[in-house]
Formats: sequence, C-alpha cells, structure tokens
Amino acid sequence: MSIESYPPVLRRHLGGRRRPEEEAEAMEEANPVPVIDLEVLGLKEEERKLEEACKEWGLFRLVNHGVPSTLLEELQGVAKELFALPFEAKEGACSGTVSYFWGTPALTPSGTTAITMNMNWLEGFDVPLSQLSHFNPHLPTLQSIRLLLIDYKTHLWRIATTLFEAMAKNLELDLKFSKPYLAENTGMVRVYRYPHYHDTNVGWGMESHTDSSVLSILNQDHEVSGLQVLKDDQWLTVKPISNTLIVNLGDMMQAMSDDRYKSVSHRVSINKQKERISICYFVFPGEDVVMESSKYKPFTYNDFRAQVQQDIKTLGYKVGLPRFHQNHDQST
Ligand SMILES: O=C(O)CCC(=O)C(=O)O
Ligand SMILES: [Fe+2]
Repeated sequence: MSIESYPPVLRRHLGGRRRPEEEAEAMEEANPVPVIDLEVLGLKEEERKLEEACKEWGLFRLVNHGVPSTLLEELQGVAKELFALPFEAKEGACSGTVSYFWGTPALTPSGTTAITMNMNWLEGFDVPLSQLSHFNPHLPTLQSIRLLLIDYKTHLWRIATTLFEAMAKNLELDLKFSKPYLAENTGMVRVYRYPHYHDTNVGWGMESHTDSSVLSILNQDHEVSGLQVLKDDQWLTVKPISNTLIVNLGDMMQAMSDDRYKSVSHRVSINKQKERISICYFVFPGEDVVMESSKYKPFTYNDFRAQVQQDIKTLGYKVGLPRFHQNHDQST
C-alpha cells in the first residue's frame, strides 16, 4: 500500500500524525491555565504574566473582565432555549446575515459535500456583529439573543482592544502600524451547541485546530466541560468556571508577533451526559490590511482566508500559517 494513493484527508491520519484519540488527556489541575486579571493589566507584574501566557500557552482565563455575570448567564440561557427549538424552526429562522449550520462536513474538490471523519458534532449560529442592526428575526429567542449581543459586543470590543494594546506593548509593536490589525467591524460571534452522546469515540465536537483570528474570547458553558488545549504535547481539559472568560490567540496574532506568541491548538470533546453551549467571539485584521512581519510574506486576512478555504476544499484540512512562511515552497 502506498500512502500517496490515499486522498489527502486520509493520508493526514495515516501518515505519522498522531491520532487525537491516542493522546493522553488530563484535567487542568496538574497544569493550571494562566489567569489574567483585566482590572490590573496596567501593572508591570500583570503585563509579565500576560507575556508568559501568550508565549507558553496562547490561551488564558480572564477574570475581572467587567462583563456583568448576569449578561453572561442570560446569553447562555437564551442560547439553550434557542437550540431546544425544532430543527426546522432554527433552519427557517435565518436569512441574509445570520446563518445556521451543523456538522460542518468537509467539501470534496468537486464541491459536493462528503461525510468524512471531519464531521463535527455541533450546531451553531454565525452572527456578524456589525450586521446586528440589519437583523430583525421573527423568532423571539433569536430576537432576545440579538438584544443581548448588542450589549455584549461593546464589552467584547473593550476587552479585545485592552488585551491587544497590552500585547502590542509587550511585543514593542508600533501601534501606528498595528492598530488596523484589529478591526471592530470584523467581529463575529458563533453560538454553539454540542450534543451529548454516550459513545465519545464517534468523533469530536470540534476537531483540533487553531483559530484564524487575532483573538478569540469564549463564554463557555459554566457546568459542562469540553474545551481542551494542547500544552507541551498534552491535551488539557479547560475547567468550566462561571464568570470567567477564556481568551485564545489566533494565527494573525502569531504572525504579527513573528512567532513569539502562539496560536494555540485546541479542540472540543463530546460530553457523555450533557450538551454544552459556548458563545465565541472572533476578531480579525481589517480585510485589506497588509500584515507585515519578519517570518511571513506580507499578506492580507483576505489572502489568508481564501487560502484556508482552498486547502479545506482540496486537501480536506487547513494548512494555515506555514503557507505564508518566507521560505514556503508554493509547490507543496
Ligand atoms: O466551543 C468552544 O469552546 C470552542 C470553539 C472553537 O474553538 C471555535 O469555534 O473555533
Ligand atoms: Fe477555535
């Protein structure tokens, strides 16, 4: 048998990459996720902690973030209600700006969908935050989410800019150039539900990946665990703790930091007993802003997204940043 005879998506699993199932998992107690306090981020000691978290983990837990705990809980509650609606109601509720998706099957090169091992056990709503005022759904639960998001998005942008400026300072980036690397109008929220299932070997809630964003901010279920982060070759389960947010760094942050900061690999496991809700925010560079760094060729986020989409279509997976490396051979 020659491995080259397999479609790329299958080679990836056979060709020496470790299968996620074979890797040990542990709770984060043994190696706790770093905690950053937003209220004292101006202090030297907290800046140092942030620097270490960005370098060593690419992920941290944010406390004293200023979002009322009632708002975080209401978002979780209304999302739960929304997903509890019949499938047809959810499918029929969206048009235009907000979309409903499930399973995210991979595309074959011909464009037809194929059920592959990349099937994610989830359903979700995609909400571009800049479009909230044009979105006027009939479904009362979707309308409630919309109203909560109008409030939440102000907090998200405040948190994202505060963290970004602290990171830019640590990295000694010139804010004059790097400010457009974080653009408010690119902000989007994905509201997910991961169904529970007794046999967790059927797959993943979401397979191992890095985010393409600059920063991602997660309001994860306060009770049901699922999010796992790769740290020193070990998968750690990130504990659900109420009134805290999880922040992870994406590919764009890794690029602008010249690889000093880490776009962290993470995934979501299926829970045996309970479904899990998460409300995730992603923010990106302005679409046509050229990212300059010493490790990568200059590229815009548009270039990056197009390449990711093409790789998913033809190879079945995201290659991501290595495609843009200064010495990357385009033929591979
Ligand atoms: O649901 C989560 O906790 C994580 C979701 C995620 O990683 C993503 O949407 O990129
Ligand atoms: Fe992610």
